[in-house]
Amino acid sequence: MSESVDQLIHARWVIPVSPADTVFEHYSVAIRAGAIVDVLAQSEARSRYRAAEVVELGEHALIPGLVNLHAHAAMNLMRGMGDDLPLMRWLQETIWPAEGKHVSPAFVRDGTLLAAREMLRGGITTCNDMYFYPEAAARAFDEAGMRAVVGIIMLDFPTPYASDADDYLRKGLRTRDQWRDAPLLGFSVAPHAPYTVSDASFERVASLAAELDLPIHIHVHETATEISDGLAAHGVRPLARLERLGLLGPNLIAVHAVHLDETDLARLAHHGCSVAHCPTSNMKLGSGIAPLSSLVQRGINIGLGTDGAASNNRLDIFQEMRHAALLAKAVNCDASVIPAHRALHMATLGGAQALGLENNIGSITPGKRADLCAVSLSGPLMQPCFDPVSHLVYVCDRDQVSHVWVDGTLRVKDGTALLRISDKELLEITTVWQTKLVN
Ligand SMILES: CSC[C@H]1O[C@@H](n2cnc3c(O)ncnc32)[C@H](O)[C@@H]1O
Ligand SMILES: [Zn+2]
Repeated sequence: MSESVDQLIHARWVIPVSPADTVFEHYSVAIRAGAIVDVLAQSEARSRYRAAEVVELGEHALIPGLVNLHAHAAMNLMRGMGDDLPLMRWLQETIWPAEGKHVSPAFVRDGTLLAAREMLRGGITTCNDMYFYPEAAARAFDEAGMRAVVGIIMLDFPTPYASDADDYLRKGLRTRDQWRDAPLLGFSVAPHAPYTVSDASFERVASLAAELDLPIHIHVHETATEISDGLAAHGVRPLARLERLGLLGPNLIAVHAVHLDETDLARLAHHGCSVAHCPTSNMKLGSGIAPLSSLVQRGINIGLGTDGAASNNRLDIFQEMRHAALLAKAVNCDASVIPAHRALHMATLGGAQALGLENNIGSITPGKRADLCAVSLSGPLMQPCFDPVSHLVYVCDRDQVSHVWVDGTLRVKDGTALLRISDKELLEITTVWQTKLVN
């Protein structure tokens, strides 16, 4: 007697990520009610399960959906603005003035939809986001059917979105209440950075995150200037200041973490913090290169992030995997650091763990939600294929993504994103924003 499931996916390779280094060949994944119920050999799957829908993928690798551990999705509408400037000039001369003038709930909704389309099409199923008007971002992720952790943003200066730290938190918490029952949406507390948030506000962030059991999502130790300015203003390095204020813990996602000395590494490791490594943004803004192999050696959990489209300028986790692995080898003069399977782990389970979602997503494991990404490894550019994990990191481009499932629902099919909004409509909307942004 066969058992009924909703979907049965057959692929040449299934790469579960956990257990580490496992590659199953000619395998299948069975899905019921949005969850993975079985991972087994194709021959067994075909006799054991009767599926409402069968997806025959052939020469594909099926991997967990990718996790973008740091993004500002709405900034897709600013792609290409402020190129070739270092962080503080980029923020102060181009980005913050443009945000002050143009960012609104409509901007955030439209930009986030554009980003969600880009991310889903590139195999990203979860986005850890931080931006103004989180209610508009939540609405857009929900509309796109993408999993997201939306930041309850907070700064200690007024913007058109909020007047002060209290106002940021009040508005963010109201949004969280409104989306309490949305299965794909979660929230974090997102203080922008040590140079924009006061000690008193950081203490509020720490107690709120502890009370509500939320991740803390923060830019930290991004540039050398941030450290020297932080030392001058507070007498200690920014991470030491955050430790003193009670922010360091397993729920802290330290975004960038480029400039780290031995004391910083020890602090991150001691408190079980995670790092969102954003190699492309760090290169483009000339911030530096994070000490990835030192982080790995200390057992610090690492995920990968794109940052926003104005400092990358793609939301492409395949690119981040490749940059993470290659840069680490180059700076260490050691080809053995960050092998391909480690980069894939960072792009999936590492990101999930940082968000506290490791029991739900990040690997192809029975019981987890069916967030999956199928990548075609057929065609001459992929030949020969001795090791699919090597190809995923060193050869593949996001264009090879053919199918993407979020929570068991197909969101990309044969390379086409299945959003409620069409590409034509998205293009019309973005053209209007482009005209506004140049004026
Ligand atoms: C308050 S929403 C987020 C805020 O952060 C700005 N931003 C984007 N990328 C970076 C970065 O790499 N470091 C610091 N700040 C960044 C974004 O423009 C928004 O103002
Ligand atoms: Zn950022």
